[in-house]
Amino acid sequence: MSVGNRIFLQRNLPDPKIMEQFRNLPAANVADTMGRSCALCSEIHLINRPKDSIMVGAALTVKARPGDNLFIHRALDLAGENDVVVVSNEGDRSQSLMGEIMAVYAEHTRKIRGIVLDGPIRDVDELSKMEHMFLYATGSTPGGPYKEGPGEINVPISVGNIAVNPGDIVLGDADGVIIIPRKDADKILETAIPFAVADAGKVDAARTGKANRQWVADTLEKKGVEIIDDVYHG
Ligand SMILES: O=C([O-])CC(=O)C(=O)O
Repeated sequence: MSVGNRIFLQRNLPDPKIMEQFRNLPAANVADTMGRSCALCSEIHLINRPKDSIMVGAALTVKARPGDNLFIHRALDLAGENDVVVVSNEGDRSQSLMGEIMAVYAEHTRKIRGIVLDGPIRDVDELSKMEHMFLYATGSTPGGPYKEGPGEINVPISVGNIAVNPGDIVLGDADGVIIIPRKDADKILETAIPFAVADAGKVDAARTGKANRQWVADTLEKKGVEIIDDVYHG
């Protein structure tokens, strides 16, 4: 077996019924129920404004050689409408990993739900107009990718400081992307649904003047913060 240079065609996939239920949950709400430690770094941001507001799919992982997209090209041939292709690129920002040809193929021929790149893209003007597929990337550069490999598909990777396993649930919206471990997804859902309802209630209270702010004073007091009713004398 060629570790570092191999493609697994199979993944353990999440339960479609569980995936479906994440479709109405903002990523921020779910992240708050996961210890707030499941979100990819903020550099990886949404490039376009798809018609849907929430992306949910099963991770098809790609471990790309930095600045090289040979294995990403292959991943696009393997992914489908319930998949999000998630690409690790070891932090390289020098070469774009994808442009209009690949993105149009992914969106229109393969109907892939989303692509999350730990690196830049090119043809950003066109890609930002895509309506169906979600595209996350770190920025843009005209410099194109190499096509040499090596690389891996459907192995555990690290993207934006977060571990991603093939078949994990990838949840994204305008805020960014979180990774929901496949095996914990049902438990996370149980907590996230009532959390989202409570959060919506807090927004409503904030709008209608009914917000309860007592917790701020209570927390500051608990932390021993000195409250001084005077100006700062420098
Ligand atoms: O060179 C590549 O493989 C990427 C590219 O520019 C495109 O997809 O348009």
